[in-house]
Amino acid sequence: MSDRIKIALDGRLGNFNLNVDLALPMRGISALFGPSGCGKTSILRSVAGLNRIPGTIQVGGETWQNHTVFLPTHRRPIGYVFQEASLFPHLSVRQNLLYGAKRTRSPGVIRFDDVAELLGLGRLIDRSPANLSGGERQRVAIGRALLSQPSLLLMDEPLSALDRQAKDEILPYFEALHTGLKIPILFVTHDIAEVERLADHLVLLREGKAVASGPLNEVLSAPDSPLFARSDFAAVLGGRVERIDPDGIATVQSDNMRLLVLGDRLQPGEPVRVRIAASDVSIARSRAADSSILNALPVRIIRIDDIGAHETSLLLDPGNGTGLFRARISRRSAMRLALREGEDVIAQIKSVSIVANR
Ligand SMILES: Nc1ncnc2c1ncn2[C@@H]1O[C@H](COP(=O)(O)OP(=O)(O)OP(=O)(O)O)[C@@H](O)[C@H]1O
Repeated sequence: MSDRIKIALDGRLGNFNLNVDLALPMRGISALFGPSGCGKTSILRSVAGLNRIPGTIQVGGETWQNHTVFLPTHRRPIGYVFQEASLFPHLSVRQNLLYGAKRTRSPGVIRFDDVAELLGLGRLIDRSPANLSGGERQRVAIGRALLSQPSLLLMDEPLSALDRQAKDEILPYFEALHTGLKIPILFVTHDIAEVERLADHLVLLREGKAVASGPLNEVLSAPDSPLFARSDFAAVLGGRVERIDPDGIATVQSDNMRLLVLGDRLQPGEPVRVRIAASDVSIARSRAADSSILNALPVRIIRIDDIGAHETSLLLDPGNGTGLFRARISRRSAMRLALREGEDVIAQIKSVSIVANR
């Protein structure tokens, strides 16, 4: 059985041309990211069988669409979660969840109690949707989608209708879904913070085409990534907490570097995801003996890109070509230090944050 989701589409929707050939993993969260109108929703709707664009769609070795086959939506084992949860107002949370379970003919691998626990629904189970917050309603909608026993969960901007606080509340449940369930998720978003926190695999879309597709940091920090010019650009690396010192500083081992972070709420051995914002990284020719900066790492400059007239982005390699991150410095600083590609320098990282525990 194939361990891939293949989405190869080439055709038009009105005046819009969609032309993608994606191979996505059958596990974890794959984010479809790009500006409004680039085709994110059109891809999701095609996977659901709601758009009919010529091409091939295969999920885990099963063909949902090719030149002879086109499974109707009700025969595709998907769960679909939209921006706004559309729950049945006259049914309780439990009945809404069970509605998802009733609609499936496949044997239940995903159990009601597990879903309720994973999404923290126990306390809400007898309530009416009218008495739930936006984030709670969205959790119920996800639970309902899961109980239909999908092989693939499609989520179209499921967080965008929530305010900051509701988003912060619901994000840990998404992380729990990620670790607690084996179902792959296709996740549409135009919020880079959601990508940093949730995505394992990232597809960058522009005008109906995929400009990059791959593991999260490989795409974020690819030398030709179009993202580096963003003022909020950050690298996101997987790591593991090695130890926590009595003063609260944790050592995180990531790829080939050790990073020091504030370790509140971390446990030794725990997997984490760390974020290094390019604007928090500065460059020195030698290690400063009298600096407050905890993370000063030897790196090689592998690429220098100008951003506008006054700033420069440096792509930095801390070792053997993995765990790349960037520094964003002024053009004046780059000139003063006479920085060149291929040179070894010290990267001073003012702050490293933990974006997710996994
Ligand atoms: N059924 C359709 N008929 C004609 N044009 C369509 C159809 N569906 C989508 N489009 C057009 O295709 C383009 C891509 O739309 P899509 O909704 O996939 O973008 P998106 O990346 O999801 O955008 P957003 O982030 O704003 O939701 C848009 O220009 C849209 O108007």
